[in-house]
Amino acid sequence: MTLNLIDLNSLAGQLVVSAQAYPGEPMRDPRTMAQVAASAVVGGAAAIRVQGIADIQFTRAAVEVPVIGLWKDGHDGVFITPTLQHALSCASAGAHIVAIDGTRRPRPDGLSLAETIAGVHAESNALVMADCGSLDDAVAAAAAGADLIGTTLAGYTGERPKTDGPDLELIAQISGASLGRPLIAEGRIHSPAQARQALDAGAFAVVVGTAITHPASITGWFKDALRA
Ligand SMILES: CC(=O)N[C@H](C=O)[C@@H](O)[C@H](O)[C@H](O)COP(=O)(O)O
Repeated sequence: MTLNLIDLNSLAGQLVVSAQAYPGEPMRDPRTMAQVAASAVVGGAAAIRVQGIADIQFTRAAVEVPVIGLWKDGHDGVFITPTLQHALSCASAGAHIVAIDGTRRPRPDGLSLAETIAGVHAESNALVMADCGSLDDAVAAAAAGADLIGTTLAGYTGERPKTDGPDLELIAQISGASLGRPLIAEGRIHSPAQARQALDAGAFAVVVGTAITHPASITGWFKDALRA
């Protein structure tokens, strides 16, 4: 068991930066992601979110702030840290917080969300962030023992529309439900103004990924804007 204890209060009102490169992309290298993560910390990120065991290990070595780790396996259905074994691997790699699929969908290992979270708590010191796609997910995840609730999967599970920017309505709904867990706004926060709106809608902290750490997407946004 590793000592991975963090103070969640350090994240209150703060920016978390997600550094992820996708399979086949030029930046898909744990050293690169750790350097991107360290650069984000220089800019003020209070925590980092990274994908993959090696990325978690390299990022832990590169930054002093808390690391949210996940393991994406596939890209359909339940793919964000889908099983307890994936979650425990993230914790062993050094994740202070393990982000897992926090939806109500069946999980590939047949465990319930509550059993998965209990397994992480029993076998590691990591906290669990439940990546949710709806208010019903968030309510269920809180009841299942999640330490943090994320809106990560809003717009990706069919329960919510895929809004252009953050799903502020969902953030307000979950915040209003007073679930007693820090609410992390994540997903399509593409500008500082939207990050502010997410906090104002009731989020405890805000995760920004693509708009800070994915040059291919950002370049595409600019290129599109130049089209006649
Ligand atoms: C749905 C899904 O697979 N989300 C992933 C979760 O880790 C990442 O691909 C996102 O980049 C991350 O959630 C941050 O969101 P955005 O990049 O929109 O700021």
